[in-house]
Amino acid sequence: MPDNLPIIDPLPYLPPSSLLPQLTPLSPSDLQPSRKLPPRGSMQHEVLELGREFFHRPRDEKESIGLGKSDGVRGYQKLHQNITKGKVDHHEGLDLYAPSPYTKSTQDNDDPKSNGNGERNFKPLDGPNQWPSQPEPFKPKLEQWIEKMKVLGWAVMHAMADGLGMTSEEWGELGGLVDDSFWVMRVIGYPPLPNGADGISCGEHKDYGCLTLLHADPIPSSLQVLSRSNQWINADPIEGCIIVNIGEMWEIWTGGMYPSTLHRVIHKSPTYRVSIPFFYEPNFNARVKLLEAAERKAKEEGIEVEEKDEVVYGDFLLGKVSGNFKY
Ligand SMILES: O=C(O)CCC(=O)C(=O)O
Ligand SMILES: [Fe+2]
Repeated sequence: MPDNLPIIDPLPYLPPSSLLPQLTPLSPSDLQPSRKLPPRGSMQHEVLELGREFFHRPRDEKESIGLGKSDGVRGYQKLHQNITKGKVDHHEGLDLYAPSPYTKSTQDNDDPKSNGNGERNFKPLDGPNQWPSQPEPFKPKLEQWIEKMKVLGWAVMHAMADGLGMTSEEWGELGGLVDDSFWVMRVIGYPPLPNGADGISCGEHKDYGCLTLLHADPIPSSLQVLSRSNQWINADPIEGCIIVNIGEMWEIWTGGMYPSTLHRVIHKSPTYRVSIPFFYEPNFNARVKLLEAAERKAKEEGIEVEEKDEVVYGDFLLGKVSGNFKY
């Protein structure tokens, strides 16, 4: 397996007119890692700029939508509040989730109920999203981005199902586990690591769900992924492309044939970096276990698979998010 990252064209799997009018089409002649910014006025450019503007807002304003004001996972995290494997990360961020899996009505309630003493008032994942009020276009533009990423997530799932040789019935079943995706979108801001620091901006980890669709500033040598031959290689943004990480649910579905990619961020260049990972995840109640199609494919290709324990995605996620932040 070569140590470079494959580039896949999802167009055959996209419903006509869903994505192309607003996203810059792939230009195969220009698929080189680049420092070029997405074209001004494009949606890719706007969402990154809105993220940057938000992170440059006054600290009090950002902290007024801190995680503690909702369910402990939705909202703003200040620098060093995020923890990966027990170590503090060097970034700030804003996390937004699909509507509450318990009571969809609490979602986007502009007046989250307070118990008056500043304590969290919602069980995990049950609170409202906390959208910044400034910059004003932030919410409508990022909501459009979420819709685009949901379409792209579905298309990549479909392409992967075809890649596994699934029958249409099997794809119907798999599709039924992701058709009400309990998605997460993070807008992350990375100040450069302090000079001479031996630090990490975001510690090595696997993403939890199906697929991460990452859009980031075109800054090379920041995001790194561990290749099959155990080398950290750069996953530099390519203009017109979205970086896709495989999450832990695919590792379970394929018995390890499609491993979830370990990745990390070391951001040393002097500019402030914005990234927007969109986590296209299974439905909250989806039961995830080894797929027969993956077993067949592995057998055909002489690959050994290891059946992992079945998980219910929502329970798996709750176990993960509880250790992510320092309050
Ligand atoms: O900022 C990036 O490039 C990656 C962020 C990431 O891996 C994550 O939020 O899970
Ligand atoms: Fe990640």
